[in-house]
Amino acid sequence: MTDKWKALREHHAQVAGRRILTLFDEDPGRAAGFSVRADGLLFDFSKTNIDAGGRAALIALAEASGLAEKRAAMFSGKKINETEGRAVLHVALRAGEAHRILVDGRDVIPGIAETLRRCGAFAEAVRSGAFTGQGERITDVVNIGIGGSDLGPAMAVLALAPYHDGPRVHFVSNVDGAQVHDVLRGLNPETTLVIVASKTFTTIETMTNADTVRRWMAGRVADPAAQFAAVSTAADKTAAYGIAPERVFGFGDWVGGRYSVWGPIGLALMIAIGPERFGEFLSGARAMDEHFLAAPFAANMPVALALTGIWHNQICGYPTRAVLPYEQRLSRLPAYLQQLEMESNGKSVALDGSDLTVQSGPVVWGEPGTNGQHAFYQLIHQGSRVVPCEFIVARHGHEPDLAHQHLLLVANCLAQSEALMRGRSLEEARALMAAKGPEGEELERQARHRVFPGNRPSTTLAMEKLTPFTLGQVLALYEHRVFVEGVILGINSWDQWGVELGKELALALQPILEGRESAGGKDGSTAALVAFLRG
Ligand SMILES: O=P(O)(O)OC[C@H]1O[C@H](O)[C@H](O)[C@@H](O)[C@@H]1O
Repeated sequence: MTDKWKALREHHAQVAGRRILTLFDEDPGRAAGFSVRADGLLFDFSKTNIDAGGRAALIALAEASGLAEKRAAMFSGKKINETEGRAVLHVALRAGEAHRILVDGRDVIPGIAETLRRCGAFAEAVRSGAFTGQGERITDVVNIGIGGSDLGPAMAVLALAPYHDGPRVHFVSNVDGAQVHDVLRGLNPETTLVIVASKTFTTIETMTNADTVRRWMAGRVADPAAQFAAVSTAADKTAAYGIAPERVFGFGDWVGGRYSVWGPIGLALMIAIGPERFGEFLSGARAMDEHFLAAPFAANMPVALALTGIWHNQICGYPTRAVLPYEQRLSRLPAYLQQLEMESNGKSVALDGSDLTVQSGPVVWGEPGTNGQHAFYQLIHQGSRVVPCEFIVARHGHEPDLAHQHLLLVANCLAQSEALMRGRSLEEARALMAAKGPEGEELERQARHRVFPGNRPSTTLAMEKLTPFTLGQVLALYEHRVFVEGVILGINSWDQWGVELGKELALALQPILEGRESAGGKDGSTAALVAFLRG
């Protein structure tokens, strides 16, 4: 453990248990001092136990980790994904044509621009009815993909529903046939466009679902392949699958699946909202990239979000964090962030192969408010574990005639972070109960159940309105947060070897479940479950 980590731990030991509220008494300017603004976004981390000394120690840790150099290395196309020998260039997908980024001596920007133009033209053709497959105008699009080839576009299509003016868009990800069955029910094969989205074009769930949908289509249309498009890095495999090259949209292996919504994996979103709105989505991300590159660490939003995360997880030892969007249309954001954060930073081996000496990245979970308030907030307020909460809220909704509901939503969001910090003391609970009647021991007993310990940290990310631009900003903010935390932990955020073992074992279990091979050699539990579940 380096001196910087030790310094932070020592600082934490001195301030642990201090009431966050007292920090506001000591520093009336705290709300402004412990928040960061960027292009209309406000990130407030003042309701945490981070003080000026803590922030300085966190920034010193970030500086010592080589963050500035590593950030430059990522943006310039260096192969920072060391276990796979790849560059990490999702930022290139939104950089714009004025840039030049070399990978293996070749500028990747012209290829990206060309693919974006092709995607835009195809999306427009589908939206306008110029693309008809084999006869009629497309009414429905089915995106088949999983993980990064599903969560990004599925989350964003939902988030940007007010801008949705293209055909209906559906998503099939799970190998559970129930999902594809339910999605296809009610769709007309003659007016359905299928996008097979898979970076590798080998993912078993996606290829199985693609086969199922192709069979469904073949029952009704003469040439199903004419209504299939593909998004992949593997042009040979899409061709072998029979998808015509003019409907194949490629990207480089330097875009990780969970970072790929900005390129052709976003095709379903582009068809839903149109290329122009998709361009605004990219502009929002680009604005956050520029902020991340230019702002000093103390005023840098992704750095502030990351350092708050490091403080809560690795220093305070809180093992999870909740993402709580007060925005129903962001209901898939927690799932998206689960992949982004946990697949990137859920690793306990450092880049040099040694064991990490601190905790790996946290468990990320969440649900939109106010729904969560009526479900799991009980534990957040009164459970014995502290859960740092990340609230997300917009000043305006998209429904002017329902502005009173939006106001109630905002009030609830602010009330929760206030309640978490403030809590309710035993004395306050006693006074509350005394007014209701009970006395003596009964009053005491009842009061104890109504105590809120408070002093529970939260952050709030506030925006004007959830638009394509602000969604782009928010997603890029979280991407860079993951990057900064990964650099500080000294891990490779870009691979995902931890998903491989289960895939291999699933393949081996198929013949056993079919009864073609014996379960001998399996552990007793697995063998018994096979016996119960087989055919
Ligand atoms: O896009 P694909 O190659 O089909 O991959 C889909 C997903 O599956 C993998 O198992 C990875 O864990 C994910 O990072 C990836 O997004």
